[in-house]
Amino acid sequence: MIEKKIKQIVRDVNDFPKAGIVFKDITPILKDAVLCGEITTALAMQLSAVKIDVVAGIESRGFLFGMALANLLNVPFVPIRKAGKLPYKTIQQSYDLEYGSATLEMHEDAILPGQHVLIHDDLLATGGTVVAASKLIEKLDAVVAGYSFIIALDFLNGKDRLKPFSANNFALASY
Ligand SMILES: O=P(O)(O)OC[C@H]1O[C@H](OP(=O)(O)OP(=O)(O)O)[C@H](O)[C@@H]1O
Ligand SMILES: Nc1ncnc2[nH]cnc12
Repeated sequence: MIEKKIKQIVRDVNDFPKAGIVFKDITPILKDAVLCGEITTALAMQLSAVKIDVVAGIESRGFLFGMALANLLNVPFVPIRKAGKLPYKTIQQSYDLEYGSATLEMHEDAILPGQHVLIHDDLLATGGTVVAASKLIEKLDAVVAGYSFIIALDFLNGKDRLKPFSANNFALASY
């Protein structure tokens, strides 16, 4: 089962990037080409009933499977980046996460009004990051189609913060 495989391979790193944080390191997944393919397929299968026009992936770890997922679903991919990285005109949203705060940006022409945008990230912790991404999507009058994660840290209750944007929330492995 995919959840078991993910849990076996993801590495816990204590006190990174700050004391008290148990960091879920997904880099061992990336060394396993077969598992990467299985994860991409599993992400797409969870979303089979969801209308998706665009996949938006969040820098940086959300890019890894976000682009692969968009490719498998045959829809465009949009990068949501940390402040100061995108070259064209952007919209911005600041947020807090488990171990700090930051600002996300998206190109103002990245998505069209009314498009259904699936937000992908590697991991859901407090939900601050994907709430900020959701606000960017709604600022452009588009619709949050749902959320897809490889890992969800359920004990941080991030899920509850996503409900006002979309009821579609999928993760392959939960802790
Ligand atoms: O649910 P939250 O509490 O907001 O935390 C989750 C976010 O934190 C991590 O990203 P990080 O900002 O560390 O950046 P990275 O992907 O570039 O490592 C992770 O990839 C998510 O984007
Ligand atoms: N515990 C954690 N491990 C990996 N990425 C994270 N992003 C936020 N919290 C995290």
